[in-house]
Amino acid sequence: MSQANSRSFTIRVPATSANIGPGFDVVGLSLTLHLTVTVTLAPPSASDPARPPRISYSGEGADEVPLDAYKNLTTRVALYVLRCHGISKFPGNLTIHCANEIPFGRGLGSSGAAVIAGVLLGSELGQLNLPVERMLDFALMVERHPDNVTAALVGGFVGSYLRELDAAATEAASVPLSEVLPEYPPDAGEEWGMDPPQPPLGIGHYVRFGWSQSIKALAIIPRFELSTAKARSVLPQEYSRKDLVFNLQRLAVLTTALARTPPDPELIYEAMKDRVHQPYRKTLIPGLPEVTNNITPATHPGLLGICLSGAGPTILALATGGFEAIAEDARAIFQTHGIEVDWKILEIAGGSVVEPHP
Ligand SMILES: Nc1ncnc2c1ncn2[C@@H]1O[C@H](COP(=O)(O)OP(=O)(O)OP(=O)(O)O)[C@@H](O)[C@H]1O
Ligand SMILES: N[C@@H](CCO)C(=O)O
Repeated sequence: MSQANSRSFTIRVPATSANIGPGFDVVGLSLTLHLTVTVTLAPPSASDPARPPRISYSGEGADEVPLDAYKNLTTRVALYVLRCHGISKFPGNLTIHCANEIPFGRGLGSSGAAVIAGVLLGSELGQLNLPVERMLDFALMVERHPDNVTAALVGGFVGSYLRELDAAATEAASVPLSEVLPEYPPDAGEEWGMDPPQPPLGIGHYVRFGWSQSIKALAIIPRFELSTAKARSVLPQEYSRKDLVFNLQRLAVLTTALARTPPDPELIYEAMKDRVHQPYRKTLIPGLPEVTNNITPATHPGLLGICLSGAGPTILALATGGFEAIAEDARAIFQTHGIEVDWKILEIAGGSVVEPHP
């Protein structure tokens, strides 16, 4: 990489809501909250050519996010992308500021956004010009369900699947995260011993569904964090045919129903029900079944459907109006469980962008 000139650019990645009820690990929706990463790359200084990147952070998560480039998710992912292209270190004199609107651990795709920002950062720093499909491969080596990262990268209402890999590619894609993203720099004067695990080609595939412009997303955000790992640990390994068919039927209807104008509340409310993840997660999110069962299109005109956003605890209500009544009634239910919430009306966002500064 040429480091002769200074350059700076901004990466903007949207929040995402995964699952939308029945589409567990399949569908994602990009939303208008953003992680914005401003990057400045100056020529290495003569006095300290190897200085580590300087990271600063504002907004959501600022009090808990690591600012060490070998611990921060975004910079670790960027370094992984660089190492896979024969660049073993961050460039010297790299300064990064993250301004984040996406709350951590709430089911709004904060980690997916951090991973996509990292892939874009690596691609830009290495001037790699990676195509979208290859960027997705890198993201899927880190976050192994495609719903959030795909929607964050390409934007919109998106469905995705992971290609079935042959034995060698399965092994390449199944290495532990610690090997993909080591948390420490190599010792002084040394390089990392082993080549980083390269992502197999074409792991993820996606399609963008239509979306009726009349539909907005209301995010009702409880004031506590729930890690995706914990919310996945309560899910069973096996499901009954009845429950799988229940979800498949609804997902097939939902992906088209949300594209129709005017949207049909009766069809959508039922199509956003789920039996694969929400019933098991209610133990971690007190009030979840009451909110999804008691707030309906009949009681709340304007509501289309209501579900857990991603792994939770945020509730996603899709609606054409009546947002305040939906949010305040959800708030009242959560309050009976001692949980406070915030709420936001969001639009569907475009995909991630990298903007060079003039
Ligand atoms: N901008 C960021 N920079 C660095 N690390 C981040 C950033 N955003 C999220 N993370 C890391 O990801 C963790 C949250 O990830 P997790 O998968 O548990 O929840 P989520 O992505 O917010 O929710 P979901 O996957 O259900 O939508 C944070 O605790 C933090 O470690
Ligand atoms: N599909 C994922 C999204 C959270 O990242 C889940 O529900 O666990």
